[in-house]
Amino acid sequence: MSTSARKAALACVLAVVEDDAYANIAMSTIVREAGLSQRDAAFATELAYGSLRMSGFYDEVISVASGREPSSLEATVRAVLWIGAHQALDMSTPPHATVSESVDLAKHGGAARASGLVNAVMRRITERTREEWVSAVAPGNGITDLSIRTSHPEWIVAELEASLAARGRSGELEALLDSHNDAAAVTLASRPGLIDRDALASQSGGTATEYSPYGVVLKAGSPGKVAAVRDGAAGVQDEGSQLVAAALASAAARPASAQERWLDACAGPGGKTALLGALAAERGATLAALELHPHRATLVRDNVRSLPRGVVDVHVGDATEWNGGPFDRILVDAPCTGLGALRRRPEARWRRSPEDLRELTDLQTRILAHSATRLAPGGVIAYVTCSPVLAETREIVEASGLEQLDARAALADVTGTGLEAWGQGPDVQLWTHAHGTDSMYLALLTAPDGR
Ligand SMILES: C[S@@+](CC[C@H](N)C(=O)[O-])C[C@H]1O[C@@H](n2cnc3c(N)ncnc32)[C@H](O)[C@@H]1O
Repeated sequence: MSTSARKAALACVLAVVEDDAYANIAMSTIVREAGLSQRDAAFATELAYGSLRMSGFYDEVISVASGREPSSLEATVRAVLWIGAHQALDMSTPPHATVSESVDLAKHGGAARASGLVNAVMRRITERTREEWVSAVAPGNGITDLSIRTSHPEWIVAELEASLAARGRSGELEALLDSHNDAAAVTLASRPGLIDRDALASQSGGTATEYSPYGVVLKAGSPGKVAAVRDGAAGVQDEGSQLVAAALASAAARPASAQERWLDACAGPGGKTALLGALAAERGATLAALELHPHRATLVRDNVRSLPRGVVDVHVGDATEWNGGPFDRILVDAPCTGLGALRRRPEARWRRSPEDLRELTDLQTRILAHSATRLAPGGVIAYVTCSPVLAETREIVEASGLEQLDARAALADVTGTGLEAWGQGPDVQLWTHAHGTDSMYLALLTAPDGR
């Protein structure tokens, strides 16, 4: 592969670690400015994302191979070594090529003075296979070794372990952690009434998702090249996100009004709003979409631009105090740590902290409590996060005083599966390693006295 692809990967990694950039945004700018071919862009993306994801493991390897603390290395040198380690240990690049390409990258990437060091360290790294390095630096089954070999911060491993245990899935921790290190396929959602799933599959060359009746997994190519995505008849959306939105539409509510009113309380950027809006249109309902940040409300408007007029109404406002309604169905897709979508954001695991969790749980509690005041008698709230962490899922729901409906029944209805496919209930935790979706959480809630 070309030097310019490796330089693009290095620029992306450095943008993330030095400037706090998001990898996907940095990479798309770098690819455009460097004019990379599709093939080189894919290679650069794999190198950069893989290096960022696995940097915890690669740091341990570099530490042994260099005899130095990786954090003491210049950022460019450390990034060149991550990229080299990724080529050698994950992409099966032959040792000789990996060493010379790493030295070349150091020379052309602004770390020429360290090319001797890069050469020596990469020679040592390429003397062992990935399995041999795992045996050397993290062979055990404790949290520390798991965290090193799957490249996750220890606090995240502990949170995921607790959540799996609460769902009777204690033996699945390593499979879950490994699933965050595989790149996610791009999934599209067809919006009912605008395009049906089969038409989207044939137009995009994709295949039907396993569970969602709206989803299509793209096999190759960019979603921007699919006409239905450009037209707003379909959007890029994880299958788990499709399922939780569809479950709310399908939940057994007892609405007072013939024409139901729905609310999406945390709507930006509007992926779920678009699917819910399409389902609302089919059922003669309307959907209010609320978003705190004006720029994200703009994204919601863009996402729903192709839905029939008058169905979705976008508002800028704060879900802890906004007084619209009452509503028969409310989606609270709460701001969360996003630890259920780690496979999509290579840098996210290193950016989050336990302090974020404390702040978010307070906000989640307040949004859910206020949303409950906007609920019509007999109405249903779907409380959703793209995180399986207990503190921001089950514990928020249990503390809310709201009554849980069986979310498994709604998912079974949407997907045509049995209840047992969705765990012990009444809430549902989707898992990346088990369902192939982001690890989304869903609880369906109603006022305790059926108010
Ligand atoms: C998890 S995201 C929602 C994703 C969205 N449902 C989708 O599928 O595209 C949470 C959203 O809530 C918004 N938000 C945060 N605090 C809010 C608040 N107090 N009121 C309303 N929206 C809020 C964030 O800006 C963010 O856009």
